[in-house]
Amino acid sequence: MILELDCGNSFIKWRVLESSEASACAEGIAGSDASLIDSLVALPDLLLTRCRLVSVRALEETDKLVAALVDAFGVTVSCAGPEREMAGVRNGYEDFERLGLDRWLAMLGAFKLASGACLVLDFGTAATADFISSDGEHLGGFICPGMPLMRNQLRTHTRKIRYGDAAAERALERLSPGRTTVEAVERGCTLMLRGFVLTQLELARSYWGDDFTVFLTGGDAELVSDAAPQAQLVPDLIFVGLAMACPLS
Ligand SMILES: Nc1ncnc2c1ncn2[C@@H]1O[C@H](COP(=O)(O)OP(=O)(O)O)[C@@H](O)[C@H]1O
Ligand SMILES: CC(C)(COP(=O)(O)O)[C@@H](O)C(=O)NCCC(=O)O
Ligand SMILES: [K+]
Repeated sequence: MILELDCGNSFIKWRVLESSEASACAEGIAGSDASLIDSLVALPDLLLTRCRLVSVRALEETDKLVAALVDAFGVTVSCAGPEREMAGVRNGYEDFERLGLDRWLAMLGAFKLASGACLVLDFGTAATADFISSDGEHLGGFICPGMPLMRNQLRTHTRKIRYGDAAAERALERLSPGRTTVEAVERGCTLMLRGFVLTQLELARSYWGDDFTVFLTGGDAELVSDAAPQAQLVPDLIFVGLAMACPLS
């Protein structure tokens, strides 16, 4: 069995595959290394042989997680690393090693699925956009605060914006102007992200007309999907790229 991990700034997304070609037989989201290991240990009949992961965390943090996995399961762990070029996609950063590895893998996955120009939008801790032309050239991208960062900045830097998770979830049932603080903030931040989506779509259209595929991924992708009805919602896009970057043969 293969363990796949996508270590973002907020959460570790994980899944277990029977083999490289199979679909996931278990999956989840963990808030810490310890809770990841607890969830895995709780799986019946888990027999991990390999693990591949991508991390945007600090090297020491990633190393600590790898050591914990080796310790708990005795697996060999391969980590996706930066590349100038792979699977027909050319990294467009001036310094290719600085491009976030989650963005890179999502791009590899998107270009494979689209076989043409694509716009990749990822809504995690940060919101990111990346542009890949039909010949695989990465034109670059944009990074801005995602939903968790926007709401936390408001909570941290104001005196009177305080509310709980349950109220936040209820507030997003509609997007009409808010009549409570929680509604005003949650809906306001959601509209900011939708505005981001619309701007990226406009730019993509200016490059490629209508001849491009839009991919939405990340934990908050569904919040913005109305703004891009033509987009493909692919929650596991990073895992598609991870399998390409870390083949297990
Ligand atoms: N089932 C879920 N568990 C945890 N977070 C979720 C879930 N569904 C949506 N989210 C939201 O996804 C966001 C985090 O997205 P994610 O892609 O995991 O970020 P990152 O890769 O930066 O860790 C948070 O705003 C969180 O509220
Ligand atoms: C932009 C990101 C913070 C997004 O991380 P995430 O929201 O997925 O946790 C991450 O891809 C990153 O740390 N990138 C390095 C900087 C860059 O891509 O330019
Ligand atoms: K991510």
